[in-house]
Amino acid sequence: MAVSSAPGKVYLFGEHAVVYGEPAVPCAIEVRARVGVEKRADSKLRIHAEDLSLDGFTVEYGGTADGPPDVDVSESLLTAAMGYVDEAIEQVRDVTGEEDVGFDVTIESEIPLGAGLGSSAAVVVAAIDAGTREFGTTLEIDELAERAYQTEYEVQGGQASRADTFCSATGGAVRVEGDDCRSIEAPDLPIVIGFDGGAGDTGELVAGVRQLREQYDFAADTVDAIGDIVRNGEEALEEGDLEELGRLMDFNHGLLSALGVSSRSLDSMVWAARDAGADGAKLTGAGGGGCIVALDPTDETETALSYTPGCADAFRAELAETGVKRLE
Ligand SMILES: Nc1ncnc2c1ncn2[C@@H]1O[C@H](COP(=O)(O)OP(=O)(O)O)[C@@H](O)[C@H]1O
Ligand SMILES: C[C@@](O)(CCOP(=O)(O)O)CC(=O)O
Ligand SMILES: [Mg+2]
Repeated sequence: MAVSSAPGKVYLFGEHAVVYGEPAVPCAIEVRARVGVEKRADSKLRIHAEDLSLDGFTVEYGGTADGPPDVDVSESLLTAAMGYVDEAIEQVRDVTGEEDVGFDVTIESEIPLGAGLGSSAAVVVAAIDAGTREFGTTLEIDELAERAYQTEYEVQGGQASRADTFCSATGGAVRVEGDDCRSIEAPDLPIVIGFDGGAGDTGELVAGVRQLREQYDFAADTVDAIGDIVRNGEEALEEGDLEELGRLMDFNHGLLSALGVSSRSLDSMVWAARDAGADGAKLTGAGGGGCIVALDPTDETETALSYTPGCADAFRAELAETGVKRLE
């Protein structure tokens, strides 16, 4: 069996606009998904997802062509467990040429699902890495990131950027603009996360922004304006200017709200952080529900969030210097 882990991330700037070629700056954080892959004697795919329901569950089936497997969990959980993992396994087959081999895949993750912390990218990066290593092939990080991107692109119906997957594969802070992906220097940022306990549907939210952008000039201008904020943000990051970074994150959140991807609980958490004296706060990832990211070197924001109605969890996150980790 081969086991790999990969980190989640927050977007300091640029989600959604990155889908249309604007730059974005995500930053990997120390919450990880760990995926074990072992080849089987038969051609079945068995997915054991520890964290998809209270006690986790296991599905075993002959592949998507077989139709949905017969297990006692909701269809949305099943689709959730299978979509990204199925596609990641396709990538493993493509790399190794092993068309007919079955796999046991075990997923354990500390990353809340659909909450903007990049659980999908982390699961896909770790699954492709472990799956290929199970056959003795260790992919270069760039190829791993590219294949993980292809996986997200397929599952999200042709709408994805390289930001999440590149960040999860390489770790640290990265800058992504179209297919230009690079690591950048970042100071040790005082990142605080607020989580409303909910989730958003990435595919649906991305489709909503696309439609708005086609229908209204203001929305196309908003996407361009997010690009400007990201460019300013890169300068502030280089200078280690926390106050300016925070101000720009506030602007970025306002523009994401204008594009319709915030929510009442995300807005409440953003305002609680600002009121507590955070340098800035914004939603992270696709939105609709899930997490906000704030910058605050003091304990005030974390404390304020823990008393905010609608906030289910508040915690400090460390930058993950390392992306994929090859564990076994
Ligand atoms: N622990 C896990 N086990 C299996 N699949 C997972 C796990 N974590 C995430 N996923 C997959 O990723 C999807 C969530 O991805 P997405 O909507 O992009 O949100 P995010 O990447 O922000 O968490 C889940 O619906 C599921 O398909
Ligand atoms: C909205 C988007 O920019 C980021 C989505 O991030 P997440 O899956 O919600 O963590 C989509 C993408 O870049 O593929
Ligand atoms: Mg995702």
